[in-house]
Amino acid sequence: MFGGHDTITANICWTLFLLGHHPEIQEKLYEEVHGILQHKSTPTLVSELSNMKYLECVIKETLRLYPSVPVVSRKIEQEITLGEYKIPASTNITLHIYALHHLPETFPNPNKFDPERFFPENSQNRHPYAYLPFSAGPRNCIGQKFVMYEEKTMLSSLINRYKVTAVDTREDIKFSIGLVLKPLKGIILKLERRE
Ligand code: HEM
Repeated sequence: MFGGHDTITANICWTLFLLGHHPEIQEKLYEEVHGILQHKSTPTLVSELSNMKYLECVIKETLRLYPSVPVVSRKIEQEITLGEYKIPASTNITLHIYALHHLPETFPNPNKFDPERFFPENSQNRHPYAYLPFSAGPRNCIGQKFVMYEEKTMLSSLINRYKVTAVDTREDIKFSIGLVLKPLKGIILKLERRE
């Protein structure tokens, strides 16, 4: 349940929340999605999903700001040196993905929601481990390609039909402490049907 359900649900909620605060980004996304789907209620072809390039950047940027899995843990097998620190073998460590995604040296103005950070020209020189919503190495997320298909299907169907407005501010939202980064008291959104 944690792997395939809560993570995706959380990210879809955070994405709608951020779009609800950024009408200009939502409009740009609507133009892309509507250009592809026209009056279809939902995508039915993989090619339609593959063409939703801006939506992919929106999802990635949401996973940067609100990574569904904010920390991962590992047991170190061999002693390693990190800068001036020596970490002995058998140490349990926690990698803070949320903090990693908010480093201003990698993501200037880190709290700003800016999907263009993930345009190829803006991300090609980024360190491969600077952005880790799906972790890395041999135990990374096996569902990450599926995530994009499922989220694009769900979000494009919604954005093509509804205009979303967020009621709470970003500052109002408190996180619930758990394996998945969720809003403590949910998120209230207003949906208006597009003509
Ligand atoms: C937004 C959605 C998702 C996010 C952010 C996410 C993130 C992650 C992360 C960070 C890990 C590594 C955990 C660790 O290193 O301790 C992981 C592992 C895993 N994920 Fe996902 N995940 C998502 C959706 C999914 C889906 C849809 C599936 C299945 C269809 C899935 C299946 C798994 C499995 C089986 C593992 C364990 C892999 C292993 O230990 O070898 N995840 N996920």
